[in-house]
Amino acid sequence: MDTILVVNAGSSSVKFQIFSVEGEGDLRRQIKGQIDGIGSRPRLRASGVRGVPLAHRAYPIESVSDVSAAMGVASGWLRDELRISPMAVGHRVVHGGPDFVGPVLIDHGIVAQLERFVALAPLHQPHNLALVRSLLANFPTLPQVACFDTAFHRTRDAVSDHYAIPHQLYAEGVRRYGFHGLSYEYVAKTLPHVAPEIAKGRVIVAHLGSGASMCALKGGRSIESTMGFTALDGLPMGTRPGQIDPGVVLYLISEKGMSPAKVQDFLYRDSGLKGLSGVSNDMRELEASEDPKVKLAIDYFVYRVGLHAGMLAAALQGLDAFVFTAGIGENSIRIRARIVDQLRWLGATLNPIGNSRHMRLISGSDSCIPVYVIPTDEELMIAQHTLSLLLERPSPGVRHERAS
Ligand SMILES: Nc1ncnc2c1ncn2[C@@H]1O[C@H](COP(=O)(O)OP(=O)(O)O)[C@@H](O)[C@H]1O
Ligand SMILES: CC(=O)OP(=O)(O)O
Ligand SMILES: [Mg+2]
Repeated sequence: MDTILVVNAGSSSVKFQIFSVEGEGDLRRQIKGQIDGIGSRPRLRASGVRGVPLAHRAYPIESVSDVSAAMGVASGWLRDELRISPMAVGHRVVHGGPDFVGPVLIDHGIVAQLERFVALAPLHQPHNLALVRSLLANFPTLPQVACFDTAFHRTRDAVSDHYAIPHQLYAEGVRRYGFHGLSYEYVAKTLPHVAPEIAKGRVIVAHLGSGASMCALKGGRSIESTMGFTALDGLPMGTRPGQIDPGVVLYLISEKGMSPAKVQDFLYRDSGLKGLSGVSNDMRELEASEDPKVKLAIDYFVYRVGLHAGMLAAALQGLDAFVFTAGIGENSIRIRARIVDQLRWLGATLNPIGNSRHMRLISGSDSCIPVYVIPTDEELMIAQHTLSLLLERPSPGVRHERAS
């Protein structure tokens, strides 16, 4: 059976899926798995066709202390226990810079070009490329495809992707990129199946995970999003602060004597929900805590999501729907309820029962805007792009019936 392996290294998780290629090039999901809770409670969970459990293992935090260790555990399990040998591998590569506007077949030259963006995505790009290099070395004939978080946002207008700095820097690539593009692409391609009446309208998608951002879709196209030059900007996240006055960075360097490397670590690993709560980066642990600092961290998260939703509604000049996705967006009943409450000025109301049951539509019958929960599937997007590139054909829309 021809299979495609897809690897998605996030900031607190490593997700992987294996798809078989059937018939005229249809994808059928065979295995779906992830190691999540990296840095808090590492767990490997995997299931087979029709959700049959294949693995559910907890690991000591010290044995899966970072994404690199998690990738080692996941690839070891796939290689040694499942003995998979895919015909191709699709990778999520977080930063494609100004030049990569779509999926690309990887070779050493592409890797060298992508190395240039490690400094712009230090939490992700090194792990994305480490696996690529390892496979290039050990399986030089194995086709590998890079699919970029940034590509989906490359359709935006100039006014949306500039900073107010001299053009020379823009020309060098200092611009607002936007991330989670594979997730937003999946949601944009899913909306015609889920909510055809608003699929081409003005939609805000909230990808709330350990990495968190929001995107304004108009006609299924990204016109604005909260992350920028790097995945530090915008919303507060598990370990990242989101939008922060650059004067704070200057203060840390000039008044606190921190080196650029220390500041980078501080902003990528020790800020956000973790920094503000002093307890955890993981919303599950925060929701279980009574600590007053945790309450502030959650209040701050909800408040800033509401503020950025207002900004994106302004970019859209109105709003036809709001969509939750990713770890917190798909799973946290309380956070969704609090964020919908922040959108009441837009006429949004919640159906508490639908929310508590994680239904697809969670807004009230009197809501001016429908509020959806659409589980994302970055890995399916990557598999489709990978197959399309291998077959040299345009990437299709999301076909739900095939990927079981
Ligand atoms: N049941 C849940 N309730 C609340 N938050 C959850 C739940 N499950 C996952 N999360 C949150 O989702 C985050 C992971 O989001 P996800 O998008 O899967 O990962 P990543 O950001 O690493 O790509 C976790 O850090 C956790 O805070
Ligand atoms: C770009 C980003 O923050 O990705 P993730 O949410 O997977 O950490
Ligand atoms: Mg992610």
